[in-house]
Amino acid sequence: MISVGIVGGTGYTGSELLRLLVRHPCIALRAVTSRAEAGTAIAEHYTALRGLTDLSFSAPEAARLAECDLVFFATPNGTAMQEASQLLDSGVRVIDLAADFRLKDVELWQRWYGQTHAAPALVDEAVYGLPELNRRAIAGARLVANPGCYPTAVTLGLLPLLEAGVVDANRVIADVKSGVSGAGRKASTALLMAECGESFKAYSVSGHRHQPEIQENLKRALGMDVGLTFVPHLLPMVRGIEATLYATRLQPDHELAETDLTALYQKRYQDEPFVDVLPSATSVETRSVRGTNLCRVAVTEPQGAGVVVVQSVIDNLVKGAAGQAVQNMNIMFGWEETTGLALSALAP
Ligand SMILES: NC(=O)C1=CN([C@@H]2O[C@H](COP(=O)(O)OP(=O)(O)OC[C@H]3O[C@@H](n4cnc5c(N)ncnc54)[C@H](OP(=O)(O)O)[C@@H]3O)[C@@H](O)[C@H]2O)C=CC1
Ligand SMILES: CC(=O)N[C@@H](CCC(=O)OP(=O)(O)O)C(=O)O
Repeated sequence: MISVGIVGGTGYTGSELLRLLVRHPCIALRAVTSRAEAGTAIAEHYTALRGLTDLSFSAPEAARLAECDLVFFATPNGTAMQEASQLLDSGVRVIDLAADFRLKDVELWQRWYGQTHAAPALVDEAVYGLPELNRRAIAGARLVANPGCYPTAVTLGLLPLLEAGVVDANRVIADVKSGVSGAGRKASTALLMAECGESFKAYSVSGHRHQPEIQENLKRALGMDVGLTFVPHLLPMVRGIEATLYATRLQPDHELAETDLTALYQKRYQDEPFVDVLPSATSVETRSVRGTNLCRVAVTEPQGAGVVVVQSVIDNLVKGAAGQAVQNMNIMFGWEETTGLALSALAP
C-alpha cells in the first residue's frame, strides 16, 4: 500500500482521479489539495463520494505532500514545474496531468505555453506517459508527463498506420472534437451553456499547443517528422473526444484491403488492455467510452479511394487524463496495469 497525494482535487481531472482512487486497492489517499476548499470534507463537496473517503481538502503544503510516495498534479500548466524538484528530492514520485514536462524542447514549450520553464533540468528525465508508446520507460520513472487529451486520441489513432508505413506521413489531417470539460472547471464566458450550447465551432485553427506534442509523439515512434494538420473543435457535450483522422495511401492500388487495415490495428494493439479495435464499418461513439479508460478505434478506406479514415474516441477525463494517470501509476509501481480501471461505460 502506498500513500498518494492529489494537488488540485476540485478540478475536473482531480475529481476524476478521486473517483478512481477511492476504490484502488493498492493506495491510500493522504492529501488532496484545494486552496479554495481547504478544510471542506471531500464527501461534502462531492456527494457522490459520500461513504468512500473521510478526508478533507487541505492547502497544498509541501511538507504534507512530501510524506506521500506519489503525488498527482491535476493543476493548471506551470504549477507542477514549481514543486516537482523538491518532491523528487524527498523521494516522492510525480505524475503531472498538465503539460509542464510533455515537450522535450524547452524553447518550443515556452513559446506554446507563454511562460518561462521553472525546471528545465527535469525535462530530460521526465517520461512521456503514453503506455502504448513508452511502457518500459514509464516503469522506471520518477517523473511522468501524462499526455494531453487530444494527443492521446490522435496518437493512438495514427500509430499503427504510420508505423506500418502505408500512408503518406507528410500529410496527415486530424479533425478532432472535444466536450467542454476539456477546458477545465474554471469559469469562462465562452463555456457558458448559452454560448456553446446548440452550437459547434473549430478553434485555434491557426495553431494549438497540442500540435507539437502530437508531432513529438509520432517522431518518437517513427524516428521521422510527420506533417500534421490538427484542428480542434468544441462540441456542446460534457465528456468525450472524437478524432477523425485522414491519411493518403502511399500506393492506392495496393492489395491491402480494409480488413487488412483492421488486422493491422488489431495486431498493433493485441496486448493493449485499453485500446479496442472495432470492425471497419463501425461508427465509433464517444458514449461507448464515457467514464472508461478505453480508446476505441476503427479504420476504413471509403470507396477504396486511397484515403484512409480512422475514428478514435476517448473520454478526455479518463484515458485523456485521470485514467491514464492511474494506468501510469500501476506501471510505475509494478501492479497489474488494469488495477482500479475495470470501468463500464456510462451509456446512454
Ligand atoms: N480537462 C481535461 O479534459 C484535461 C485536462 N488536462 C490538464 O490537467 C490539468 C488540470 O485540468 P482540469 O482538472 O481540467 O483543471 P481545473 O481548472 O478543472 O482544476 C484545476 C485544479 O487545480 C487547483 N489549482 C489551480 N491553481 C493552482 C495552484 N497554483 N496551485 C495548486 N493548485 C491549483 C484548483 O483548485 P484551487 O484553485 O482551489 O487550489 C483545481 O482543483 C490542466 O493542466 C489541464 O490542462 C489534461 C488532459 C485533459
Ligand atoms: C475543449 C478544450 O478547451 N480543450 C482544451 C484542452 C486542454 C488540455 O487539457 O490541454 P493541456 O493539458 O495541454 O493544457 C484546450 O483546447 O485548451
